[in-house]
Amino acid sequence: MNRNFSRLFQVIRKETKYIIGLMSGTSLDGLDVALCAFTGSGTNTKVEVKHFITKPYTPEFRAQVKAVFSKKQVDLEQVCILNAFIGNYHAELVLACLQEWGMEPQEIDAIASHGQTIYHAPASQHQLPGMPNATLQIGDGDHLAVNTGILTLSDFRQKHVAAGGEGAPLAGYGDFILFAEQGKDRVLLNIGGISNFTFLPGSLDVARMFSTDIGPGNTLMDAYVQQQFPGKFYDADAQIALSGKYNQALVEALLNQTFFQLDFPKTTGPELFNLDYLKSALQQSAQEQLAAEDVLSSLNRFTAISIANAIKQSIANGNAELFISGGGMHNPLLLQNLEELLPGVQIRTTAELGILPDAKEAVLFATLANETLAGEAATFENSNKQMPAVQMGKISFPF
Ligand SMILES: Nc1ncnc2c1ncn2[C@@H]1O[C@H](COP(=O)(O)OP(=O)(O)OP(=O)(O)O)[C@@H](O)[C@H]1O
Ligand SMILES: CC(=O)N[C@H]1[C@@H]2OC[C@@H](O2)[C@@H](O)[C@@H]1O[C@H](C)C(=O)O
Repeated sequence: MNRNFSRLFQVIRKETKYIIGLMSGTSLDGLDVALCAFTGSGTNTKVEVKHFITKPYTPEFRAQVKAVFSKKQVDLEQVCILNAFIGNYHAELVLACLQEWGMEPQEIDAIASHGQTIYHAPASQHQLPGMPNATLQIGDGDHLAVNTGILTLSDFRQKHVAAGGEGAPLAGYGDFILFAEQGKDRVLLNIGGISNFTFLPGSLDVARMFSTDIGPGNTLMDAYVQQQFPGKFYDADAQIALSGKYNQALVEALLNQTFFQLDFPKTTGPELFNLDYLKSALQQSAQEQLAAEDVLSSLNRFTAISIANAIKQSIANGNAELFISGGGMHNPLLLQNLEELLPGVQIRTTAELGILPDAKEAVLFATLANETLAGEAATFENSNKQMPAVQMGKISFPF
């Protein structure tokens, strides 16, 4: 048997698999790298996060990605080059992590790479008759495999689209495998660039579970800070928003969007929630002269309301437990707003379920790779259309 396949079969048979999950989200803050040790698969999965780090991106790299990120018109040559460049760059970052952890590439069984989303176009958004849901992640897996010498699974979202989904959120698969618990309804809320949540019924009935985007998480706040406060990347500890106050008319205009009326599950991205979106809400509410601090405070309030409305809908009839993750949980004003808008709901983090909240999405992709290598799609056989029972990730061999 050739050495690529013999390595693949060796990895498949290993009782404990060491998989590095890589996530680069819509915030473009850096590459999340989680080294996970897996045993079992499906609902028998056990995972231990051995190491986790976010490797921050350089401002130059961010600027390069931003040039093609969620834009309808781009320089195609730049996209082509970035596809290879990001694969190589992520490989370099993985090798740097291994060195910091005192490990060799041979000790790692697989890399699970999300890549970089540069455009997300569900049919509900592009509305082109006869055209499918579509999403595009770049940072090719072959570059990661060849440059690290590690078997790599990548490009997880295409299979989901091919099987009838929107390519996102994929969190539901990992949330069900890692966090579902008999007798306890749970909501797993992630506040990244875009916010999303998974509802896990205590009945463990996969037909009743779902995973959906909510709307903006940090994306609008980040974009506004970067535009108005050059040199700042985000509103660290909500210092700017806390020095202003929210404007009700602007908040209402921001909430006036048909995406919020669509049923769950649904997906979105910065293609909709961007600075043009804010500009038209400012015009609609006649608040173009509002101070930047008040605009940011309004964005914070609007983000919290859209999240709270979605959570309230899903826990309306019960005592679901709420666990949060993602960078937005570090924004104290966002948390304060959420607490006020969700009275009686205890807000806990996934740390209480054994997974560091900042690592959760990287662990998710490692979990998806573990399923493809060791599991059975059968876990999700009776799930709804947005959670097709497929094994995701394309396999790239190092040689
Ligand atoms: N101390 C803090 N104060 C305020 N905001 C913070 C803080 N720390 C992180 N954030 C926010 O979290 C963001 C990063 O979040 P995260 O890494 O979860 O996003 P992501 O993975 O890119 O998103 P997505 O889930 O959409 O792919 C930052 O851009 C910032 O807005
Ligand atoms: C197309 C895409 O990259 N979507 C991301 C994005 O970031 C958050 C939200 O929008 C979610 O739908 C998804 O990522 C997470 C990891 C997911 O698929 O569950």
